[in-house]
Order: sequence, then C-alpha cells, then structure tokens
Amino acid sequence: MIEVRGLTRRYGDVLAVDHLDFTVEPGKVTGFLGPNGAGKSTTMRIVLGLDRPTSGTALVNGRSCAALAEPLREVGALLDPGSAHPGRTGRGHLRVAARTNGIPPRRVDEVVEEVGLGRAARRRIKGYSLGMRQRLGIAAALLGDPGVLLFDEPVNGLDLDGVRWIRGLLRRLADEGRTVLVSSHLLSEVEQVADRLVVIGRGRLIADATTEQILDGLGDVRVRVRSAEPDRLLAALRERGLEAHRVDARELRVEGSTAEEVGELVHSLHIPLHHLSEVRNSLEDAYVELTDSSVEHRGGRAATSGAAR
Ligand SMILES: Nc1ncnc2c1ncn2[C@@H]1O[C@H](COP(=O)(O)OP(=O)(O)OP(=O)(O)O)[C@@H](O)[C@H]1O
Repeated sequence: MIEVRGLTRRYGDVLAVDHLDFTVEPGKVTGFLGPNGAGKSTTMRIVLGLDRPTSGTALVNGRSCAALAEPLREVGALLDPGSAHPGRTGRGHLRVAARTNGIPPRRVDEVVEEVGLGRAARRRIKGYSLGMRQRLGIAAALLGDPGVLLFDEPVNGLDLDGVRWIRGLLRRLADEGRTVLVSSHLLSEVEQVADRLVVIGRGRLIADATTEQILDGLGDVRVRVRSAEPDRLLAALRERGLEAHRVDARELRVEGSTAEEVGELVHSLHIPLHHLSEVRNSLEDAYVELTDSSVEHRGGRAATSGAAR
C-alpha cells in the first residue's frame, strides 16, 4: 500500500506538489493522471525516497522508502528507462542491481524471461531500442519480486504490441495482489487497465475514485432519439423544459435527460420509435473537463472542490 498525506514539494518558486492526499491499494491498478508538469514524477520520486518532501509524508507499507535497507524487495519502479549504463549489457545491469539488493543471481534469468528480453539481454544497452530499454527497466523493477510497483509513463513511445504487453503485465501484477501505480498524461493509455484513477493538476488532487465513478460523476447523459414524428416530439420535449435539438431529419438529441424519461414521453404521445440510446462523455472528455478546471481555477484551492471523489 502507498499512503500519501499532505504531501508538498516546492522547488524555489514552483509548487510542484501541493498538499496531496491519496492512498494506493493492493490488488488494483491505480492510474496516476495529470497533464505535463502536474507533479506526477515528483510524487513518485518522493514515494521512492529519491527526493524529499517540503512537508507531508509518503509511506510504502507504513514506512518511508528512504529507510529501507533493500528497497528493491519492497518496491520496484520504472522511472527513467534511459538511466541504465549504456556500456553494460542488459543482464550485467540487472546483475549489479541484484547484488546490491541481496537478490540471488538466478532471479536475473527469471525477469529477463518474464519481460521477453531474450537474447538481447546479452547485448550492450547502447544498442537497445526504446521498447527494449523499457522492458529492461521493467525487469529491474520486478527483480526483488516487490509487493509495490510504480511505473512512470511506461507506454511512452511503445508500439501497439508493447502497449498491450504492458497492460497485460499491470493487470497480472495487480491480480497477484500487488499495489500498482501507473502514471500517464494520457487517459487513453490507462483507462482500459486502471481500476482506480488519481487525477492531479498543478500539484493538487482533482479526483480520486474508481474509473467508473469518475465517468459517472462527470458530464450529463445525452439521449439520442429517432422517431417517425421528430417535430412533434421536439415540441413536447421543449414543453417539458428539456433542452432538445435536431441532429438530422429524424434524429433528436436531448441534454441532461435519460432514455427512460424520453422513452416514456414518446410512448405517451403514441409516436412510433425507431431508436433510443444514452450517450455519455468518453473518459477522455471527462479527463479534459477535470484537468481544464484545475487550470481555470489556478488562483485558489477551489480547484479541488468539484472533484469526483
Ligand atoms: N528538480 C526540480 N527542480 C525544479 N523544478 C522541478 C524539479 N522537478 C520538477 N520540477 C517542476 O515541478 C513541476 C512538476 O514536475 P513533474 O515532473 O513532477 O510533473 P509530471 O506530472 O511528472 O510531468 P510530465 O508528465 O511532464 O512528466 C514542473 O513545473 C517541473 O518543472
């Protein structure tokens, strides 16, 4: 479990993280979302004990990471896949990490296998593609078989196969009961795999809820209705005070209503119905709505008040 409480990090004039509170639970994939510069990497570095908070705490399984003697056994992370020494082989890089963390060398073979590096593990890292570096970084994160895993933008620059592979891996790690936090600035990259979303903007918490709750809490439902008598239906909808408009010769769009309400009205008017459905905002729309509002309210702490919690 990861517990972030009142976390604040200031770099000179820049307030990178601003009184952040959230918990990342085991057995779930938690998406950590926010636009560029929102404070995701800073938060992750503090959780990992690689940076110090100005105030507040970030605990992994109840303890500060900086206090752990062999951190890789408790928490694994993919932060910057370009950080491995280019002159080493992939295997050599993993061996060094294993040795310094008291991990048996045979575990290196297991993680090389697990991430599908194969024979590339014997080649020097400087010849690796971005996808191979990413796999190597993930192998290093998995080395200590940790219960807590953090991935900072893991699908950055990967092709579709790589993205699918990472999604499958995240799911499996969570299903094994591990705590999985995965950051992205693109909702579309994590919406399919994240059970929960922690959304931040300008260092502040915007939303912390299940992916479903965030979707449900945002944006009105719109109803599409096609009928034999669109003009009559449009008039009746407006008479009821509903915001309705024509989409084409047969279709109407009704804002802020439900299929049930519109369906009952159509029935009461004895109008033949051809189509009736509810349209929700896509999660991407919801996310833009969420993060936009954090920018709009940049002056005050009111930005968090509209959060879907
Ligand atoms: N070491 C540092 N010194 C000064 N400012 C920093 C430092 N690290 C981060 N910042 C600033 O803190 C803010 C948050 O940065 P951070 O990298 O945590 O955001 P992020 O959400 O991870 O963004 P991205 O998606 O672009 O990686 C930014 O304004 C950044 O410029």
